[in-house]
Amino acid sequence: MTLLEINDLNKSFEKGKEKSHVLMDIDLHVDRGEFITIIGPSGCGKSTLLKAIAGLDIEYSGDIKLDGVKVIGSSINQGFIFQEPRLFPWLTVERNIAGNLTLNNIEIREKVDKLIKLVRLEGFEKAYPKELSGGMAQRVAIARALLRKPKILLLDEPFGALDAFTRSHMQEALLDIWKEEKTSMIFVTHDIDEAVYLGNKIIIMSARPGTVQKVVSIDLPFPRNKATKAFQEFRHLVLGEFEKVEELELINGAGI
Ligand SMILES: Nc1ncnc2c1ncn2[C@@H]1O[C@H](COP(=O)(O)OP(=O)(O)OP(=O)(O)O)[C@@H](O)[C@H]1O
Repeated sequence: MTLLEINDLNKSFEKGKEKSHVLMDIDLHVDRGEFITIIGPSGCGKSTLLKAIAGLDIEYSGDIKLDGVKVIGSSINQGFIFQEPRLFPWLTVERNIAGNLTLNNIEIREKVDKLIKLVRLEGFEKAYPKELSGGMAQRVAIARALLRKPKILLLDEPFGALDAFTRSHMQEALLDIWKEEKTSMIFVTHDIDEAVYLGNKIIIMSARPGTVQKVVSIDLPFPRNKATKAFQEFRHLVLGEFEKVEELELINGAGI
């Protein structure tokens, strides 16, 4: 069943008399519970697309509907995770997750405790952001977004700043969360391995203006193993599509 429907999305930025066409004729359908990954060259409009879905930017032509309702601004239906966790440094882990909701409310307390368990931060409830590693801080941000029970979680290169080891753990943790919460996900990455490891479907974008070049369904069961032949075959398929995308040189060395 369709959760997100994007029809004929076009987006331009204007700077003085100059107009740059950033997204062109984007059509995208996401089913409930899907895990979509988006890859594409730097500057092809991945973040712009994600912000439009989040309702953080509504200056575009075309239509975005979430659960049948036109997106006209940001709401609790769309959770957003940035590359950096954006926590409040003066609040503890549990208070960062609760945000403007009070932990004195038993229901909120229970939900926060459950999420702390889910993102494996038990014992760190009272810790402050400066006491956390990058991966832990990003897990706090994910828990904070999940508390609002979003219909879709939008993740803009959330593990881009993490070392390879932490990144791999975070991928596992996110898949556990997806399995448990069944939240639909749209995950932007530069890394083909990450896109194939996490996604049911990979959206490959090309640049100038940003368009959907190809949608590849990854028909591999979870948990996936990056060392298997089947995984490597999908990786090569996606890489092959990438080679058709202009400006391949821009993404060389960025995780491929
Ligand atoms: N607020 C803005 N004003 C003007 N131009 C913008 C603005 N935001 C983005 N752009 C331009 O739109 C294009 C797409 O940017 P966007 O950040 O969406 O790309 P991206 O694919 O996410 O890039 P990256 O992979 O490097 O993060 C770029 O050329 C960028 O310079």
